[in-house]
This record gives sequence, structure tokens and C-alpha cells, in this order.
Amino acid sequence: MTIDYLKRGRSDDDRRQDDAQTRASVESTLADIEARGDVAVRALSEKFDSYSPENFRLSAAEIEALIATLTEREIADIRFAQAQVVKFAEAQRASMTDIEVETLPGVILGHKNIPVQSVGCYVPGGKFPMVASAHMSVATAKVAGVPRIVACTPPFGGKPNAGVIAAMHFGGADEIWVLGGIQAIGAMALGTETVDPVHMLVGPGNAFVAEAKRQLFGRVGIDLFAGPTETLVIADDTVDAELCATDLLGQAEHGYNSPAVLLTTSRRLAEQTLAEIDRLLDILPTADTARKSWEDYGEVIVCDSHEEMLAVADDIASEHVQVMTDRDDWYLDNMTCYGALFLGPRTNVANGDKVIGTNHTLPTKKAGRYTGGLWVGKFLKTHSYQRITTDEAAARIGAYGSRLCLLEGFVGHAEQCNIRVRRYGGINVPYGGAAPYRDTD
Ligand SMILES: NC(=O)c1ccc[n+]([C@@H]2O[C@H](COP(=O)([O-])OP(=O)(O)OC[C@H]3O[C@@H](n4cnc5c(N)ncnc54)[C@H](O)[C@@H]3O)[C@@H](O)[C@H]2O)c1
Ligand SMILES: [Zn+2]
Repeated sequence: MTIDYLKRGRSDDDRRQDDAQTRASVESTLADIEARGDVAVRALSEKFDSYSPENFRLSAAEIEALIATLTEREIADIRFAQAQVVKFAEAQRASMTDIEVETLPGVILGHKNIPVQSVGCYVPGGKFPMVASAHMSVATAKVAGVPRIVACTPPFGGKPNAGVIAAMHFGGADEIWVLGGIQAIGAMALGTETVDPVHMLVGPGNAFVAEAKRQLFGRVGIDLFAGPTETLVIADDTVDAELCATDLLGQAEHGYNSPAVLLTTSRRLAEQTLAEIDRLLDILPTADTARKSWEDYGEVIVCDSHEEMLAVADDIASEHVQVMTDRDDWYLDNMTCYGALFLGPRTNVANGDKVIGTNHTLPTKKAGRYTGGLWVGKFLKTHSYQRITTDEAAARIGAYGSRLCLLEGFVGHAEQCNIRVRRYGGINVPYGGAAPYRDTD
């Protein structure tokens, strides 16, 4: 296997050190919110966002006034994107069914999908007001049937962003709060004098937001670890450097720490893409952040074969994977670790981010090894139940249960079975003893 790095990003050690710093600062901030409630939340909002309104929660009149500042075209565009997200989420919801089966005569097992009863949706807005993130969390929670949907987003340019607030409102948010970062996540999960705590936190955000959710997991549920954006482009000679460079920088612009990686079998494409990135960084208006991400986290990797690219791609487990090769469906069939796939040169990650209908809240930092992205199923809890409908089944399962409990030394458990074997089977089992084995078993 020959894998050649034409450009490397920050070392794993450096990345771990960044994580440790974030971890410590999030931990002390959450403790402050837990101790001081609203006072801490206000102080943090002042400190990080220079924002301290009378109420952080928007009233119905404030929401209406903000939406009135949008043009008809803007509203139609927001509604179009939201309709695509809802359409796909409804199809996914329909794929999840409640089941009830008879596994043995008289033994009925089932499961039910129940919506999480309250969720806190975080919509990022530090660098860019991420209108689309509101469709992904709020509108999807609505499709799942979540009865209480709380939405938080930081102020943008000193005030709530009309596009984000409109998307939250159209999506079905029950409460909209203009709060960002750790203070939003902490308030929603821990509760304060004014914020009722939620059962689960969802949505993407910067390293502080993602880490705050991670630390609160257990106290509340979380959707997944969805931190700073990552993108991986897998390309061969079928595409050109302009397309690859555009797709890498398009996602590197998210922040100062967004890894963008080109994986290719073509050394020529790799070299041309490096040159093309330099050219585009001179004309891209958001080059400030894109350049920083590219310098610190950008990578260009040349492999010998598609099999090698597949192995490297699964190891990176990038959030977004754009595949532009002579065998895109081969990657769909064979890749196992990633957030979402973007197949072929006609689509791209920005479509997925903003409009096409798949959810853009996706796993980062290799979380694609154990989870996919946010989807309607994350808002549903699958609960099992059981029922025994005949005396014969109660005695039969109970006898196995009695013996298996005692195999583990659980005498009290065994009695839960034995009492049923006696009552429904008419079999004499001594207290604390094992139910007898029968030929019919
Ligand atoms: N994984 C995904 O699915 C996905 C999707 C969309 C966006 N994203 C990511 O979301 C992120 C959005 O980041 P953003 O910063 O623009 O918006 P954000 O809303 O996530 O964070 C802004 C908040 O961060 C807080 N903050 C800023 N500096 C801080 C500090 N030093 N200490 C503590 N808190 C601080 C502030 O309170 C501010 O309100 C980007 O990294 C983007 O890549 C990820
Ligand atoms: Zn993006």
C-alpha cells in the first residue's frame, strides 16, 4: 500500500490538546450555569455575544416582526428547503413501524416508537446564521411528534436573525430563545429559573457546543457528536481540480478548524488541486476562515487504488464524503464509516447542507464509526413490551426462567417465575427451588 501525503494537517497530539482545553472550559462554564442559573446565563451571553435583552425568549409579536422583515422570495426559499427536509423525514418515519409478534404460543413481544417528550434544538449562529439547521432539528422533531420543541440560537450581529427565527417558527418550535454556545446548551439541559429543562439536546455547533452536549449526555439525551464541519473529497481522473478545490474550500469556510481532505488516485489532480486552492483563496470572500482551516487541517492524499482509498476513507470517517469517480456506487456499496455520502459530480455538500432534504446534522471526529446523522428516528424511543396470554405459556417460560435465575444465583428472581409456575401451571415448586424440567420443554 503506498499512501502519499502531499499535504498534512495538524498532528493528532495538537488536536488532542485543543480538545483538552475546550473540555476544561466547558466543564467550569456548565458548573457556573448549574450554580447560578439565569444570572450565569446572562453573564455568559454578555461576555461571548455582547447580548443582554430584557427577555432571551422571543414573544409571538417579536417573532412575527422579525419574519415581516424577510422578502417573499426569502420566505419561499426557506419554505422550499423545509418542505424537502420534511418530505424525506416523513418517508423515514414511515420506515419505522411498531411491531407485535407471537414468538412462542401464548408469548407476545412487541415494540412501540414513542417520541421524546421535550427536545432542545441548537441552531448555530456564531459565524453564519444557519437557517438550515432549524429545518434539520425543529422540523424533523415535529415530524417525529415531539410535543415540546425548544429552539436556541445566538444573536447574529447583535440581534436575532430573521431567517433563522422564521425557519424555527415554520418548523414548529414551541419556544424560541436567543441564546448561544454553552449558555444555551446548559440552560436547556440543566434548566434555570426561566428555562424548563428538556429531555434531549440536538443540533450541531462549534467545539464548545459539541463538547457541552457531550458532557451533559447522561443527564439528558443527545443526538450525536456534531462538531466542526469536516469534508472529504474522493476523486479520480474523471473530474478536474476546479471542482475538487471548490468542494474543499466550500466546507473549509465554516470556521477556523474545519478539516478538508482530498483523497485521489491521480497525482496530477492532487497537484492541480493544490494550485487551484491557492488561486481560489485569493478571490473567495470568506477566505479568512477557509485559509486558516486549509492551512491547519487541509490534507491531500494520493493512493494507488480505489481499494486503498476506501480503506483510508473509512479510517478518516469524515462527516461529509463527496465521491466523484468512475465507480461512485461502489463506494456506496462498500463504505462503512462516514456521516453522509454525496455521489457524483452533479450534487455537492452545500446542497445537502441547505436544501436537498437529507439531514445536515452529521457525526464528526470519527463518530461516523458508531452513528449516522440526526434523523427522525433519533427523536423516537423504541420501547419493548411483553405479554403472556395462556396458562401453559406462563408455566413453560416460567420454568425456564426459574432455572436460569438460579443458574445466576438470583433466588428472588426465581421466585417471580416459580409463583407463576405454581399458579398457572399447577406444578409444585418448593420456595426458592428450581422448577422441574418437563419432557415437553
Ligand atoms: N456537524 C454538523 O452537522 C454541523 C452542521 C452545521 C454546522 N456545523 C458547525 O457548527 C459550527 C458553528 O460554529 P459557530 O461558532 O459559527 O456558531 P455556534 O452557534 O456553534 O457558536 C457560537 C457561540 O459560541 C460561543 N463561544 C464563542 N467563543 C467562545 C469561547 N471562547 N468560549 C466559550 N464559548 C464561546 C458563543 O457563546 C457563541 O454564541 C461550525 O464549526 C460548523 O462547522 C456542524
Ligand atoms: Zn457546510
